Amino acid sequence: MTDTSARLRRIVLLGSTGSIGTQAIDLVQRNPDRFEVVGLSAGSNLDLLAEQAVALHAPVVAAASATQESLARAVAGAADAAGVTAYDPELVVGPEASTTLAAREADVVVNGITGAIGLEPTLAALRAGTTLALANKESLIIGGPLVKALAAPGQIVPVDSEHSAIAQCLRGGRGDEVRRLVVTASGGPFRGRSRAELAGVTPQQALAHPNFSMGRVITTNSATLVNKGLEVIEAHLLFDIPFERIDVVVHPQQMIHSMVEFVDGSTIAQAGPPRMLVPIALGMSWPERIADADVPVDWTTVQSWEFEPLDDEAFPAVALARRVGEAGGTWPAVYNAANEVAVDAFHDGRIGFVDIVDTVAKVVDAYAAEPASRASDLTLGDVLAADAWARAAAGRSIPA
Ligand SMILES: NC(=O)C1=CN([C@@H]2O[C@H](COP(=O)(O)OP(=O)(O)OC[C@H]3O[C@@H](n4cnc5c(N)ncnc54)[C@H](OP(=O)(O)O)[C@@H]3O)[C@@H](O)[C@H]2O)C=CC1
Ligand SMILES: CC(=O)[C@@H](O)[C@H](O)COP(=O)(O)O
Ligand SMILES: [Mn+2]
Repeated sequence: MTDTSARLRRIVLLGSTGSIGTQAIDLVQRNPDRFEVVGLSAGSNLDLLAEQAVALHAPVVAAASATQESLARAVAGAADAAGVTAYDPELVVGPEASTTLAAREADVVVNGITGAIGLEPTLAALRAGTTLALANKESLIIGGPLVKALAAPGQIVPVDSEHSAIAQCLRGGRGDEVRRLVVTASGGPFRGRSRAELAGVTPQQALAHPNFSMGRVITTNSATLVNKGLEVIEAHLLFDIPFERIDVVVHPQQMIHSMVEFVDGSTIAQAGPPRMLVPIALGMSWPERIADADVPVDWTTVQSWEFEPLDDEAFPAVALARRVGEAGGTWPAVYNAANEVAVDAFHDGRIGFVDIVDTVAKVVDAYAAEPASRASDLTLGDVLAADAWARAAAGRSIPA
């Protein structure tokens, strides 16, 4: 694994134009003595990607949905607009662009891509021996044992706020002293509603997360609680704690990002305002902290922090995730892929909100009849096949 003890870390940032990506760039620009961007990638937002590349003088710029010509034009336009003359980066384009970039020499690859397409870049970074600051939880969840087999101890640093919190709490005790992990959940914009009351909610309402400004998929997943289901599987894979010792508690203020309960009855919680700057900064600099990455909790103001149990009847996504997580193999890939299809269908107006998790459940149930569902020595081919099977199955159960 790359030696990350040097103070200046060379960062490859995948998904630079998204919520995680733009916040990572903010941290890089505020800490030029700690971070240097050596590569940027994005999907289709070429104007923003080019603007970022020019501002950071990134030597390699990669885009999935671009040609050499369209990306070169965007970079030239952004350089012109910024009055920059001598900037001629290497351009990498096409569906494999982020995977190619992730394999390049760097200290840390930040994977801020959204969805299952983040898997191959994750594998490439791990194979290259680079520290992986992992926001793209989907790649770990669907790749499961495949990803873990490639990762050296400590090579994956979680960026997801709950898992960053747990990693920070685990500094307070030995692994064999851990009794439970407690993952906090906002409960989403529909917290407190019954299943019947969820029937008519709109995409716009689902995108109104109470605390965080995030991409469309994860925001919708927070509303259905699929995000929390994915995070339970992620916690199991990252920290090797069995599912029955991972709890979810609804904490609407999200000031506590998660907790670890130890065998002596002590619980360590990590607190901070509900923002991603600290988890992203720690992802890029672990185990060191970056001064003033964010502002701390203001303990001088009156505030109330609430905790309540999850309503599994209105929000069955977490229980379903536990089921596929326990089953292992390709099951989590099926859950995730069906969800990605259903989320798109919901935003296209083809299905209602409760149909998202109903579709995932239907596809997961149907997968029991598939021989491939029993795959144990997971290969990339197994995962991609299960992902494709689930997308097709979800597509068949959703009106066109
Ligand atoms: N946002 C947050 O606060 C948190 C996010 N996460 C996780 O981080 C990941 C990113 O989330 P978020 O930033 O919110 O998502 P966004 O939708 O805001 O950003 C997604 C990024 O992925 C890029 N992208 C899309 N397709 C490709 C592709 N084929 N190749 C390369 N890049 C591509 C997009 O590029 P473009 O726009 O140019 O198409 C964009 O830069 C997700 O896995 C999410 O679950 C976890 C915790 C918190
Ligand atoms: C910021 C972050 O890590 C998100 O995954 C966040 O946790 C979403 O919150 P909920 O899924 O609990 O609404
Ligand atoms: Mn999270």
